[in-house]
Amino acid sequence: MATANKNLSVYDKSKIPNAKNLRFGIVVSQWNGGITEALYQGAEEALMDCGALPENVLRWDVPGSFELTFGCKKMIQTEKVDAIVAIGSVIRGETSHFDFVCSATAQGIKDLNVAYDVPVIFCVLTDDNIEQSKARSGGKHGNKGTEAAIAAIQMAVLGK
Ligand SMILES: Nc1c(NC[C@H](O)[C@H](O)[C@H](O)CO)[nH]c(=O)[nH]c1=O
Ligand SMILES: CC(=O)[C@@H](O)COP(=O)(O)O
Repeated sequence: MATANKNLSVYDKSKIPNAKNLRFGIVVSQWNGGITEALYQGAEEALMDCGALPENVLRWDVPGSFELTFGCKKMIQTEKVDAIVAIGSVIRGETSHFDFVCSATAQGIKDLNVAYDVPVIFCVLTDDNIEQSKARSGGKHGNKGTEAAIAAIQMAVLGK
């Protein structure tokens, strides 16, 4: 189902485990900061709405989406977290760099899920233009950060 056919912010709270005893990491890329901050807000609000405590949500920032893999790895190695949300916004430019950044980031986060026992949620928008990014970070299609936070809760419980 394409994003256009669902709202990323909609979830049934009655079907989401309470997050009060869970600890979360959120690693945020600074590229396209207006978008990634909106994604972060969506994720943080959803975690709190589902019972997470403010002191149990740890935020780290990295320069760009390519650095999300390293940042999440270091968080897994040095912090006790039950799940991590990796937040980025990649917007296509003039060259093929977009393809390399998106592929490397997706593969890197996938590799972390294989190598470690901490679920890392892929909250990286890969858009052709800023309008698509805005629509998915609190716009007409909802907020992917919200969706990612719900996935983080579900995967944290599954992983225990
Ligand atoms: N163009 C975008 C980037 N590019 C930067 C890379 O992510 C990386 O920081 C750089 O190549 C140094 O290693 N990053 C994004 O997150 N979004 C973009 O649109
Ligand atoms: C995703 C990118 O790296 C891209 O925004 C960079 O822009 P350009 O391809 O025009 O250098």
